[in-house]
Amino acid sequence: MSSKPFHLSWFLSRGFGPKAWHHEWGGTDAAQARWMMPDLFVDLARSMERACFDYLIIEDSCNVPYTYQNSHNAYLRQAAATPKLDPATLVPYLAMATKHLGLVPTLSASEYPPYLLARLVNSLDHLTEGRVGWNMVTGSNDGGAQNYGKDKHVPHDERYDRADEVADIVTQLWESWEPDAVVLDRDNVIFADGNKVHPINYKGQYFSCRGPLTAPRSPQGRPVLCQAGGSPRGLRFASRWADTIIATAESVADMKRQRETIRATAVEQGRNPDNIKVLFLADPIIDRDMETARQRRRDEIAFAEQNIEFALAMMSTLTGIDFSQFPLDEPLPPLTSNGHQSAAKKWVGRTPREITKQRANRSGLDYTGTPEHVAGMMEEVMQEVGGDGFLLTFGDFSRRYVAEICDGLVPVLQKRGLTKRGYSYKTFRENLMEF
Ligand SMILES: Cc1cc2nc3c(=O)[nH]c(=O)nc-3n(C[C@H](O)[C@H](O)[C@H](O)COP(=O)(O)O)c2cc1C
Repeated sequence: MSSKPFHLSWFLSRGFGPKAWHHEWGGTDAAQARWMMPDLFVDLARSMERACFDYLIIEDSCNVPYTYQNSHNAYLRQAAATPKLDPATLVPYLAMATKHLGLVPTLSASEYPPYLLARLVNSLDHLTEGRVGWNMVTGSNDGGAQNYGKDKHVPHDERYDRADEVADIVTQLWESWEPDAVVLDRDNVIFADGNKVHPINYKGQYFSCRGPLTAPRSPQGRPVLCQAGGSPRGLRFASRWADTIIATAESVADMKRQRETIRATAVEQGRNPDNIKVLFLADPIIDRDMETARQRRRDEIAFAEQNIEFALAMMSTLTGIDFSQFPLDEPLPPLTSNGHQSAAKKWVGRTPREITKQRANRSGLDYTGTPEHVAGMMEEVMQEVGGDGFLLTFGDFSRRYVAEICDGLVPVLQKRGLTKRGYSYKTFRENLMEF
């Protein structure tokens, strides 16, 4: 039996920031000093389009963290979660370099007022002719909230209650102009028909908004909604709104369970589960033979162990818990997090050192080997899980890594009929929903 095709996307871990800056193949000093220029990301987007990826998602967080050791020093020393430029500013550069690739900036529902967010994404959807999405996150640590006038973050589940309202307002605003509201009748001097443009008059518990939006409905109408919610409340939010859910899993059984839970929750909310594409993080290491690839993975794990401060600092900012307080080789006690609750839950009972090793192999599944080996593994995993694809990631990717994936691994996936060889439709949403 031939395998069902699956989707490919790319998670730009640590957002619009420096990449591979102290790693081999990271480029010249001059190129590294110009990390805030779009060049590397433009090259990535072009390569992804050559390999027919569905979308690139640009991570974001909006503070210089200080959770680890109550200081921002480790974060700045390691370029861990900082510095970062605004992901929305990168989108037009990537759009100009490509024709089909979906582009998904992260915009926090806890930071953006809904009208501003709706307007920004609608503008980007017009500018990209229907290729934009919104990664609808809710934020993770108090430092972020403190940049927006609060002492601490809103409690975890309430953040999702607020985000429900944000999503409701944003999607209503996107549809506040009927598709044929713009008449452009030059003879009778009518630009738009006022009867086809509607205030939304939204009054919720947290927000109110009159509407309509300042601009016509964009090519997708509703740009693609993307979410990653691991906790029960996060999952409910994601299943209600998202067209694509990005997930982490540590085993094939876990992937299968998560996808089934998401699909069942979507059905409970009256949605067709086939309209939610669940993509799982994977960080392949590809080389010409198995041993060379395995050695690269061993080197990466050894480096992560030596440089354990990086992992501890990242874990701290994700959860709001200072991991410098725990001995490295003792199992972690029960943890209470107002940040990424699903991550904190997974770490309980493991030692910080074990978690660091595991994070060096982020997917939990070891996608290491030749292109044939890794493609075969991806095929087997997807057959077992049932869909819908992978979200490739490597926080310190270089142009070499991009070529290994896009020009090494993907041609093998395509030859096996597992991923697409072209884009059938004009918009990101249509291409994502094709299968
Ligand atoms: C693949 C992936 C990408 C994510 N990207 C971001 C991001 O860019 N910014 C952010 O604040 N949170 C990001 N998150 C965090 C989620 O939006 C969510 O807050 C987190 O998974 C915790 O949710 P939970 O508390 O419901 O488990 C990401 C999570 C995953 C799994």
